[in-house]
Amino acid sequence: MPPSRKKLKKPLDPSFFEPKSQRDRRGSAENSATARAAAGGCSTAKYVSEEGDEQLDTDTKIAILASLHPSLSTAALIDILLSVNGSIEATSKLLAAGQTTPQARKPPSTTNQSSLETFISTQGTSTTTSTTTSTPKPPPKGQTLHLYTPASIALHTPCVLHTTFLPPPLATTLLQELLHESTTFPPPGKFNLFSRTVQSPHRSVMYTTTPATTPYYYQGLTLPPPRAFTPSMSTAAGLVEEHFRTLEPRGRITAALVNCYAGPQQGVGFHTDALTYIGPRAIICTLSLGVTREFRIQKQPPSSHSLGTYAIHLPHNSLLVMTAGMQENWKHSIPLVQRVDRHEISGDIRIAITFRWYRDDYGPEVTPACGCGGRMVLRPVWGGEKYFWSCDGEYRGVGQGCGYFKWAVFGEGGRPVFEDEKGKVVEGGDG
Ligand SMILES: O=C(O)CCC(=O)C(=O)O
Ligand SMILES: [Fe+2]
Repeated sequence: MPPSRKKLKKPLDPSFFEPKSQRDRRGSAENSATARAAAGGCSTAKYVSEEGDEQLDTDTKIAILASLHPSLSTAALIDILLSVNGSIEATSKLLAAGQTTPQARKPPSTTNQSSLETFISTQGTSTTTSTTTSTPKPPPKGQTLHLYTPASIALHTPCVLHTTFLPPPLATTLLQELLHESTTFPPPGKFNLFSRTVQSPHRSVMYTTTPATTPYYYQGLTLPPPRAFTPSMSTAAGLVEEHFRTLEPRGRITAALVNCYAGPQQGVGFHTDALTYIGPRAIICTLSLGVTREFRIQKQPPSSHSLGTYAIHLPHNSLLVMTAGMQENWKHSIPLVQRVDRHEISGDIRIAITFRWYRDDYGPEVTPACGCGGRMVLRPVWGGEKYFWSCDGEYRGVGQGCGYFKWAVFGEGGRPVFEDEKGKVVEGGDG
């Protein structure tokens, strides 16, 4: 077993692990600020006539309606807007006539699930009294709340959605390029990318900007060498990086796991993304291409009072940002469904590029091996109050590994602090 930890030479960065309550408050403020920015800013929104409605995305419509009807919650506005097929004028007429609940319900896009409007109505709550600033109630256990717009996603979840993220011709080229690439992806089930309890009936391949000198490991397995970003992926990664750096100024996009879901019966079960190469409180940006699929999230840890699920609908050319702390607090999945709406280019296929910052200071050549020659994985205690390094033996099978466990210590900017074999404190390389 590695020797016990000596006193740290460098002070830890106090802001990196500020109290969770403060982080949560700041996080939700950031989220709603992002949502407001994405919506074009409610206070500057102008009413646009009916002819212009079709050109506006739903988020902009919500922003306009919010400026016209500031007393109503975003959820209520979406609800009514959906019930009149997205017409601002019709929504305003209904509201002027005193109607604050939808006239008719739009059927949910998939079976066995409750849509936003049915969820709100089954709650028996008035949609007229809550304000946009209050955090809405989570869905109860057994129910799924469907979210379609950036505003409602930011309101309810730690995710931020950007629609039409890439210039559309680039999104088309990238989709075509990756559809071609995906024909060479290893078949589903050849190796389990996620934990043993997770089904991964889909294909995925890791890409990095610079070739790895040491293999990457995942859940006890040595991954195939990562591939180089394709030309369009590099262009897209540049645009994602620009956005990423507004959230994490030191960050770069250095890796991407490309997932291919060939049809409605492919998906991935509930999991969190491993922190081993991305560090704590990592931000992950997923670009969706091809058919729209649901991305489901569930707050952790599960308890007897466990809550329901949120389903975020991810259309072609949308960027979903899983914000800092999400991997520590929420699980996510792409559920199998009965049917999907075919996409004009990809048919029933969805490609998801999950762009990540694989940090140099968490690289496979820097993070330590443990006593049994296995790798150590970085895992959070739910909530992210603490993290620990442990031997990945448990992923290799019962009785495997050396059981190494050590609480993680972090320096400036979340840089990992380790000890070498002689017990000397060492920090990971430049992030
Ligand atoms: O397909 C997606 O949007 C999510 C994929 C995912 O969870 C992952 O790559 O870890
Ligand atoms: Fe994931």
